[in-house]
Amino acid sequence: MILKLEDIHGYYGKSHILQGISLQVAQGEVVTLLGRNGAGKTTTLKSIVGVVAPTQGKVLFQGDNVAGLPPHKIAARGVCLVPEHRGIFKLLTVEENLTMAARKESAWGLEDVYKIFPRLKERRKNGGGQLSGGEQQMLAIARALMTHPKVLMLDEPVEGLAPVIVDEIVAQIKLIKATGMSIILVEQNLEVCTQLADRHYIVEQGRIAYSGSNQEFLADDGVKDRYLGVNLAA
Ligand SMILES: Nc1ncnc2c1ncn2[C@@H]1O[C@H](COP(=O)(O)OP(=O)(O)OP(=O)(O)O)[C@@H](O)[C@H]1O
Repeated sequence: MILKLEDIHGYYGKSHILQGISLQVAQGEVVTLLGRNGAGKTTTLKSIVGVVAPTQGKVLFQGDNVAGLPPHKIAARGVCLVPEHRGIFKLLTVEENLTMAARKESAWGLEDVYKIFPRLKERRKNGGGQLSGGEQQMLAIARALMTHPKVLMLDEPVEGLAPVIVDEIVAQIKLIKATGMSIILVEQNLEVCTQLADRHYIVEQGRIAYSGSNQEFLADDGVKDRYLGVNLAA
């Protein structure tokens, strides 16, 4: 297992948000965190990168407990979160955004990311602020790759995007997966999740309420009703 969470607890002030999250990600695996709004999915990702320091439990990355380390130390080990609001530099060009993020030891160079994101190559001289929402999302993922992650975490990467752009980003995430990247995906779009993932976890009130393989999940309509409040038959 490249990443393993054991009984993680986390608070915002006095609110006990994460109430014992345990999950694991194997090398090269894509797992999702599903669940209703406010269930604790984003907070789980933040607890992995150290932005919300766990008060209890372990975050084992390649066997080392990184819980309690400052975020920059965890990032330097190769755990990378692409946050929901993208955080790209609007006044820098696409290429400047990418080269800024590059690390010397990275296996990912500009041409490697341009191969996955040809639109970014076309727009490399444009400012980050001139990109469409979908292109900004692509740039955020591409920038994360330039940091040489070993685990990539994507928080709602297709939220608010048009279906054709969603398809494009799904295809790009598949290409990234094909390189052997381990990925945790938080996403409300179930179709996207089931196209990409090997396994799913459902988070409910700060706990893991369900886990199963993609096949198990697809075959179990009850689970979607119970935990997600969706009716796939509709
Ligand atoms: N910065 C914060 N300060 C205080 N409470 C917060 C903060 N961020 C989130 N929360 C609360 O923590 C709980 C879990 O939020 P979290 O963002 O992890 O949920 P989520 O499952 O990712 O759902 P969403 O899809 O709505 O982001 C919610 O009740 C939320 O209101």
